[in-house]
Parts: sequence; C-alpha cells; structure tokens
Amino acid sequence: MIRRGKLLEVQDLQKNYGKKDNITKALNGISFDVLSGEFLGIMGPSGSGKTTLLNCIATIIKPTSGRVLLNGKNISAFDSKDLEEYRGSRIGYLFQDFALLDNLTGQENILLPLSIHGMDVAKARAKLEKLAVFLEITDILHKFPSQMSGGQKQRVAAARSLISDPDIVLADEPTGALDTRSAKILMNKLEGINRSSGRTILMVSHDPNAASFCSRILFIQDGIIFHELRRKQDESREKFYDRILKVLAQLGGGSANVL
Ligand SMILES: Nc1ncnc2c1ncn2[C@@H]1O[C@H](COP(=O)(O)OP(=O)(O)OP(=O)(O)O)[C@@H](O)[C@H]1O
Repeated sequence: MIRRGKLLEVQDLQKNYGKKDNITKALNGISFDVLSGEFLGIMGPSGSGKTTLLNCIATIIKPTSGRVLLNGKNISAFDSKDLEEYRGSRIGYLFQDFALLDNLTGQENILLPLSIHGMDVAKARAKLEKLAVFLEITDILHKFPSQMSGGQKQRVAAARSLISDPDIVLADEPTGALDTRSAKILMNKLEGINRSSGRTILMVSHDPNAASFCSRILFIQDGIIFHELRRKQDESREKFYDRILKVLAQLGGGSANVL
C-alpha cells in the first residue's frame, strides 16, 4: 500500500464573524489533514462553514485562531513574498461562478495568472495546449466567456486553476452552476486530473453526485467535522454515491450518530 504524506494540515481552525453580542461561529475548531494525491470532498448543510474553510485555506480571509500548514509550513507566518507565491502558484482556486474576466478570451483568462507571476511564455503555451486537449476546450480558447456554455466556462476555469501546477486545487461548489450533464463531464475531468497526475484536490459540494467522485469525504456541521466516508478500493462510484445519500438522509433526520 502506498503511504501518502500530509500535504495540508488544518489545525483547530476557528473563525468568528461579527462582534461581541452578535457573533457567528462559522468554524468551531476544525482539524483534518489532506494527503498528497487525495481527492477530498467537504459536504455539509448550507451555513455549515464550507466556504469559510476554503477561504481561510486560500488566505482570502484570516481565521480567528488555529493554523493551516502546507508542506509543514504555517501559511499565516508567510511574509508577503511567500504569500504571493502561495496564492499565485501553490494553490489553484475553482469557483462556483467561474470568475472569468468577460473582456478576456478563454486563453487569456487561463494565462493571466502566469503573466502576473512572470512565467516563461513558451512553457506556459505548451502547458496550456496539453491542458486544453485534456479538458476539451481547444476549440473555444479564442472565445470570450459570453460565447461559451456554462460547462465550457468551468473547464476554462479549471485550466486556469491548474496552469501553474499548484500543490492543491481548492474547488468551491464547482458544479453548482452547471446542468447535470456538464457537471458530470467536469467531474470526470477533475477525477482524471487527480488520478493521472496525482493532483491533490479539496472540493466543497452540496451535490452527492459530484462528491461521489472523491476518494474521501468529510461531513461538516456547525463548523466542525461529524463524519467521514472513504471510498473503498474498487468500490464503484454508484455504491459510494448510495453511502453518501445514507449519510445525508441521516443528517436530514437529525440522527447523525447512527452512522
Ligand atoms: N462575512 C460574513 N459576515 C458574517 N457572517 C458570515 C460571513 N460569511 C459567512 N457568515 C456566516 O458564517 C456561517 C458559515 O458560512 P459559510 O458561507 O462558510 O457556509 P457554507 O457552508 O459555505 O454555506 P453555503 O453552502 O450556503 O454556501 C453562516 O452562518 C454565515 O451566515
């Protein structure tokens, strides 16, 4: 059995919003590890803290307390140069609403992070070509986002999140704005990227179909983990999906302890 190292460590993370008499505890001391090469899913009801968690990891917001380590290094202790490298090339971010710039073509959107971080243009183009073939977006690279379907936009956004070879891709409800067919195509691509290149992915999703592509799922409620599911070796996606539904059904029935 292959032993994988810890890539990301989330340690006792807390995030409070608001002030004194009106505090929301979005994260309540959550701790977990993401292993290198994992495709880890985070599921939980609306308001359970999923986006807050991703945003703390992405350094979009600051946690109230606790730590996030990448390859053993505390990201809160990064100086501005480390932070720029972390945001620009160690993590890739995939948003629910694609977050593409309307006045740039697909190709320009994908290459934008690299031009900001000064990567070699020839290298970047070669990489883009490969990614575009895999994600089946070669023919739409010259189009503007308004000329693309939702599924195409999200695959362009996926290419942008991967172009700098990040250690980890953070995906926040990447299928949330897609129809069932486009969602399945995207998830197949993400799974392919995870399996073929060992790219680590941390994905937040409401959708049990999307989550069934993961190798492990953490279920969170009120800013803390209350259950974990692992996809067994050789377990079909359909069987894993059924197990996810069972957890969600018990969650809905308020009896998470029976898991
Ligand atoms: N900027 C903010 N100010 C105050 N409260 C906030 C802020 N952002 C989030 N919250 C609160 O923190 C809690 C967690 O929110 P978060 O967006 O992380 O949940 P979520 O699980 O991602 O929800 P959803 O699935 O609906 O997107 C919620 O109660 C939310 O209302």
